[in-house]
Amino acid sequence: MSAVKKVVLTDKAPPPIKGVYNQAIVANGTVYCSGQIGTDPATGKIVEGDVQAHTHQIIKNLTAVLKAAGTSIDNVVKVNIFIADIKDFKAMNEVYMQYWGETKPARSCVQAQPPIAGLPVEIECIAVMP
Ligand SMILES: CC(=[NH2+])C(=O)[O-]
Repeated sequence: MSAVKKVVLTDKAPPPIKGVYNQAIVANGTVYCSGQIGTDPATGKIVEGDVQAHTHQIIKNLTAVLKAAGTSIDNVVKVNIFIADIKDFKAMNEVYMQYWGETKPARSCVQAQPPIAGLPVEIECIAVMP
């Protein structure tokens, strides 16, 4: 157990798949959130629907992890997005834009298949403490 790294774990977000990572790690006042996929923690199932349904669920999951870490979506400074099909870029952005105010985080978005076949998107982020 590291004194520098604090593990974040909440049942308000999906548990880490196969226990091979943590939902987030806090180190030196920065919160490093693992990539979230569109799993609903209430059911343990991946949400049905398109990239927009997944994006909503993912940002809800990240919001829960950030809250458990002691911060919030307003304090996100960087977002990385992995989108299976770049044709979904516009639809994903329509949902994404609903969650941040005027000062949007820095962001990267690349086309890449998330680790479970058929998943349209995975999103990770980095936040600071308030
Ligand atoms: C889903 C995820 N964050 C992973 O690393 O497999």
